[in-house]
Amino acid sequence: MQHTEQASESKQATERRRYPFAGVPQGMFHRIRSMNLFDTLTNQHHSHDFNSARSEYIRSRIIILCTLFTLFAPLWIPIDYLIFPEEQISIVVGGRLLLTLVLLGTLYLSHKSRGNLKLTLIALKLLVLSPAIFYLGIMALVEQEASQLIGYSFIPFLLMAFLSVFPLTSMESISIGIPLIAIMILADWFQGNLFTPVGFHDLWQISVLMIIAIWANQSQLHMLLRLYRQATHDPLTGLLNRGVLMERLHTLSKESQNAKKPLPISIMIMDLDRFKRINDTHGHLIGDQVLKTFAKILHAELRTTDVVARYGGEEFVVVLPGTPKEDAVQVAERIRVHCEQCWVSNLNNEPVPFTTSIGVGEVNLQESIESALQRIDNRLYEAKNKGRNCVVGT
Ligand SMILES: Nc1nc2c(ncn2[C@@H]2O[C@H](COP(=O)(O)OP(=O)(O)OP(=O)(O)O)[C@@H](O)[C@H]2O)c(=O)[nH]1
Repeated sequence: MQHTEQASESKQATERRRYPFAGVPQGMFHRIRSMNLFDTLTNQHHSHDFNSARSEYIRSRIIILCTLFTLFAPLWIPIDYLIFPEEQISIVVGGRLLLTLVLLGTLYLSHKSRGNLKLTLIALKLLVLSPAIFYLGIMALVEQEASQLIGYSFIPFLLMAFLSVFPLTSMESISIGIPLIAIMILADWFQGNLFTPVGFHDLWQISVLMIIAIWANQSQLHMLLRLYRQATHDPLTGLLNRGVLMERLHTLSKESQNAKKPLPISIMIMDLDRFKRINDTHGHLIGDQVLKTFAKILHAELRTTDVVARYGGEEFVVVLPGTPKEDAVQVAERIRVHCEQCWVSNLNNEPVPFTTSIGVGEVNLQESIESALQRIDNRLYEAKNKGRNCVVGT
């Protein structure tokens, strides 16, 4: 492999491609993305790890609220005896007992849904919508006005307010908030209040509460995303940090060991060549610029399913699940060539080229992740000894 220590020569430098935005989508889409709008709209772009962490956060709140609701649903029965006529009380009490059973089921479901966002969101819908349906049933059955029924007219507003304690995406908030408003409209219709000032007043109040709840959900989700990113990503390059990489590697290796037909897992360990010299010659700011550009090259050359991490200073590790070593060597060679063709500009606007050496290997199912990394790191060491700017896969 060609060694490029003289890469700063002007002829070679002009052949290199300036690389300011590699792999990063530009224009309006990128600007909207960087505002995190998509991240708080749906969970489509959230990682599996983040979904598990968020589901735990939501689950812990469901358990507290559901325990309170489960206790209060039957505890209200004595008050029902005071406000409902005798002929209706058995239906009301029956409804309350049914609601208590559904809430107990919700509590059970939320205990079972550890780390499972889908199940947790089902539990949340049950927690909010089952008391709302109970309220609707009561409004349909009884002749008294909601305002005369102590503790009842309050229910939809209370449920909407409780919604605000969860970190939800806009779509998740809407998928619970809209049915709650629909239930309220139906209840007003049963009460004959739909097109009256009372009905409009109810609709106005619950809509305002829903907007506040969505806002609170978004703020919590945004905060959670930020904290999660800080804990799992390298702030300079935006790549995963070493801790997350090791966790993912162990998970992937376990999955592969348990699979009937294990998929290959390849690993690339990369190190920027003579990086100290770049720092010493052009300063740490330019060194940082090289690290960021290298991260963008990795983004451009790798699949979204690959795990890309900054392992240490100028050392990076990529895990390619489902990729045999021969294919991984080709990917590594592509990355090496891509680096060779790029540069960043120093403060005098002169090109600063950089290259990388790469060790590649496949995880052997019998060995530990640590020894696989050690074996592949030895290949990187070999690449350095061969003169740098090359890939060693055997
Ligand atoms: N700018 C910058 N430099 C860093 C960062 N992290 C580590 N470094 C520097 O990276 C350099 C790594 O140098 P060495 O380990 O000697 O390796 P090298 O100069 O790349 O030489 P070879 O690996 O043998 O090609 C050190 O000077 C570190 O200070 C960082 O976040 N930013």
